[in-house]
Amino acid sequence: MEPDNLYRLLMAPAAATPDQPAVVQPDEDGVLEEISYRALDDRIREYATVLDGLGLDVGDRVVVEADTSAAAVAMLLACAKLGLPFVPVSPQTPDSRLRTILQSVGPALHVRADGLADRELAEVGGRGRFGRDGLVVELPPVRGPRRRRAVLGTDTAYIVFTSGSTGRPKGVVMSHRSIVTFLRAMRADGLAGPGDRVASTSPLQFDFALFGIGVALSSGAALVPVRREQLDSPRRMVAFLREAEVTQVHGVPSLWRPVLRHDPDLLSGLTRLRSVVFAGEEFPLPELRRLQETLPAARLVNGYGATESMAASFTDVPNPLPAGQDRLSIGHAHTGAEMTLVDQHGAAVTEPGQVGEIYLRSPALFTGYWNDPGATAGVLVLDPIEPRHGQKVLRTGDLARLGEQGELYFIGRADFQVQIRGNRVELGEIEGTLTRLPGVTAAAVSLVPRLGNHVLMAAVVLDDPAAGLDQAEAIAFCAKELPAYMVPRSVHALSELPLTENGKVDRAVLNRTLAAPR
Ligand SMILES: Nc1ncnc2c1ncn2[C@@H]1O[C@H](COS(=O)(=O)NC(=O)C[C@H](N)c2cccc(Br)c2)[C@@H](O)[C@H]1O
Repeated sequence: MEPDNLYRLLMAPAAATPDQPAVVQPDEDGVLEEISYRALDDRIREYATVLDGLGLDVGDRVVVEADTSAAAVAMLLACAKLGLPFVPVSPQTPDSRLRTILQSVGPALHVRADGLADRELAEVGGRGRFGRDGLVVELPPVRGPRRRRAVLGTDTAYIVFTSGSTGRPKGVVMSHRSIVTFLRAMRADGLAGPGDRVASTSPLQFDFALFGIGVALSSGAALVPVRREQLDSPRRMVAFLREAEVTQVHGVPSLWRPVLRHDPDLLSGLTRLRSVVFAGEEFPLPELRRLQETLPAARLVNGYGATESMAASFTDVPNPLPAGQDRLSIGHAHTGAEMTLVDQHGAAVTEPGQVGEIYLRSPALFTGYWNDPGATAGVLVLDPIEPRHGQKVLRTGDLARLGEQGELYFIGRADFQVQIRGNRVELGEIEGTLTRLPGVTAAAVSLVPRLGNHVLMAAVVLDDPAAGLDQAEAIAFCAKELPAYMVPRSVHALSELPLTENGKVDRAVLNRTLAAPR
């Protein structure tokens, strides 16, 4: 029995269905081409031969700078085959952040996809370029002693750096065994299957992109990478999804905002689209309802989870979404995992309606944060309910409410819980209320420091920007729906919410925008 390995799992279809498409993408002339599992495996072996010749040791890191593409997938899996942990970064990553990652991870090699603009970077390890004509090593890595030959399931498959929303970025270390166990659970849950064409829209440094690669290839489906420039215009995005005959789209909620606001009817042209998987943050309900209306035949799946376990649960959105429902269910954990709620006294939450922090029990948890045992100890903790087993569970930092059948409803980040005049305030609850205001399509609330105090300030995105926002009416609406201490001091209409590189609301930029004098 061979040890778990991401390369072996994802290239299993190359043996069974070698001529099936593994990746569908435009060629250099923009014409859609299908790269078969056999062709992809050949590319992987070609890259692996060059990597092997460099004398790298199992565990030596390779930073892979690329957008998602057949070549990038081949590079990731060539590294996985040789037991070289890959560290995916996007070409859009600013030099400063890339420098931080390179300093932290000390890669043996930094390889960049062909065609990327040069960067001003100090030499850190070897350097190479890869693409259609193979892997070209521009600066060979320093050769160290080759201690190890066997790649074990517990060896590191990849290290993904979080956006470091709270302080400096942390490297999430994921083993082959964890990611393989997780992807086998996805296959058991039938998220995708042979014949599916799975569109991936997230940057490669976001594990949502690795999720798309893993789910597509471990299911014998085809991966359809969607380039950033195709996402900027609703028309281009829909035209591409249609031409590539995509059956499943993966993306953060903000992916859908432009087409829902400017051209929702375009979506009716996606006759092959059977499912949409969204993850990363809450999907504003008015937009989710509109997506449901425009894609009536599609299964909408709310994917919840953190990079530290890749994901935790996949829950179908009820169709239609009940009018009164103001929170989306994140259901139950995926096959082989379990989410439990723990209250602030460390006791299990068993009463429906009660809120607790989500703890995840799973065989697919991450190994730890790269070179940061302190941060690791804060999230891989003894099961608070029964610590005597010594089993480590993931403390997610997320709060959820227990439903009647044990399903969970996401409430928010525990560190987004703010205290206002001694009351616990859920920013997400205020945002949910604001999205119920007619004409509002999305909302984000911040606690902004003001004159030595803190005030609640809200930003909303309007359906029709020209309609303008009646601030007094918005505040009055909140005053009717919320306790006084949760009513925002001001509500500002923005043309769009600031987003992070991964497409989530950028809370730091939002704070600065709202705090700036009007
Ligand atoms: N569906 C939700 N509703 C609400 N809040 C969500 C949801 N999904 C996340 N989050 C939040 O994002 C945090 C985590 O951020 S993360 O580490 O960058 N990972 C991610 O965002 C993506 C995550 N790895 C992932 C990747 C692939 C598939 C799936 Br399915 C999920 C969670 O702890 C939550 O706070």
